[in-house]
Amino acid sequence: MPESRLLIADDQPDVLAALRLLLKGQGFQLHMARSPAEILAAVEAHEFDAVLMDLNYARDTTSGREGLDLLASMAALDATLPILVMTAWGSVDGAVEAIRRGARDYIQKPWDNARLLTTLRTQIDLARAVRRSGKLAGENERLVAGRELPPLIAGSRAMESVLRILERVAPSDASVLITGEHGTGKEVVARWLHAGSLRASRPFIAVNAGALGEGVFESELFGHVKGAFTDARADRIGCFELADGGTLFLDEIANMPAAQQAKLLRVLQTGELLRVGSSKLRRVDVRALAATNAPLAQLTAGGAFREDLLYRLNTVEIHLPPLRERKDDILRLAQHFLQVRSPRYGGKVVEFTSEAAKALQEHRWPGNVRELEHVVERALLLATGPAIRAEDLVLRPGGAVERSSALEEMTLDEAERFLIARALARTNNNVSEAAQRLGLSRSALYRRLARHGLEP
Ligand SMILES: Nc1ncnc2c1ncn2[C@@H]1O[C@H](COP(=O)(O)OP(=O)(O)OP(=O)(O)O)[C@@H](O)[C@H]1O
Repeated sequence: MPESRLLIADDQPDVLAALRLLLKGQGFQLHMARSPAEILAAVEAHEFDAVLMDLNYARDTTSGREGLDLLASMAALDATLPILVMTAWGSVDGAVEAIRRGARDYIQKPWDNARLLTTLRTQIDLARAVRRSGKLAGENERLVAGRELPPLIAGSRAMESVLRILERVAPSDASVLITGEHGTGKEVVARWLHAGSLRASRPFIAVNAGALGEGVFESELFGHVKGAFTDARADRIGCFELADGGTLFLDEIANMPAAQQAKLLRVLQTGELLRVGSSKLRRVDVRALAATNAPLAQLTAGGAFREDLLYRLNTVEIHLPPLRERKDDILRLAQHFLQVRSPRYGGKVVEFTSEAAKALQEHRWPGNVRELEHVVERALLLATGPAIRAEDLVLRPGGAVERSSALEEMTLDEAERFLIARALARTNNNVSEAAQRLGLSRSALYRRLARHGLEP
């Protein structure tokens, strides 16, 4: 592990001295700053893995304004730089405000040495993963054309080989078969493969190939012309043509019936298709990515999946290990989901207690990353203080948390808050649309938002 470059900033020399003593010999290369101006100059001149800074500087010692204003300037210089703020004991408001403005976490003075080190390391790991991801995306930035790439958090040993293959095969035109249990991130990986390819500026089209009934399969994938069947009132472009020049992600391929497999194979082999009801051959140039959570090798042995189609699809295979086999990533992912989701629930919850962290580590996660995402979101709702406690996680030994039963255990008030937050999340914070989904008027929704302390 290379040394982490850390900027520590405080206007009190004794604080800097104490930090230096603590961090020396812990794998950090330290830089110091004593004023906001020095902090900015340092961030401009060097690349850091993290900044640990006090919020109060001599000119304005109590409100923390100077430190707060600095956060925006620093984020403008480097949005991926993790900033941890130090606040005086009891001034949680300042810390919450700092986190709203982009700080990743906060440390209260006097600090607890062990917690400070863990917090720092977690944030540094997290930022490294994000930056590594960003690099891959950055290479294609001009081409990505504004499409937002979901974060791919992968700092564990078990994910190293995944990242390696991903970086290697993304730019090639190879078809990739992505395997792994439900919720392990197969679609995220598919999006990264696309973003890292020369096709990144072209469309990425995802289709659940295993869920298309006999009647719609062809029309969905290859399109149809007006009048092809009773409901075909207009021409329709299928997924293959939509993905022309880009990438087609075929999810759940193991569930495809034999007849559909044959049709898919033909188009993949020839690059030509017929819209339903048309006799005009159309050429498409599509990179196929496919995903399955079923052991395809066994299926082909049993005859349920065509071997020739499998060979077409799995020039390269990427296997995503279940979350229980990448325990090192559990907390990283949990912290990430906490950071992303917390603002929707008022932004007051900023960390996990150590018992909660332990419970997360020990759970078996049968629903993998998706389950973890749900558990964190639910815990955010149940948490009453700044930290998520073990009991807020409601982990059932071995079992996934069912959304419906989670609702059943809530009070009416909790359920209302949950459903409102959920509607906002699903509509990208569009209040009108969320109100409509909830069957409320806009003003009724605003009243409830205020009552529950939620922010759109
Ligand atoms: N490494 C990761 N970093 C961050 N978020 C992740 C990661 N892996 C998965 N997620 C998130 O977890 C959720 C499930 O991921 P995704 O849909 O890619 O899984 P999947 O394997 O395709 O699931 P399924 O088999 O059920 O279709 C998504 O919200 C995704 O953004």
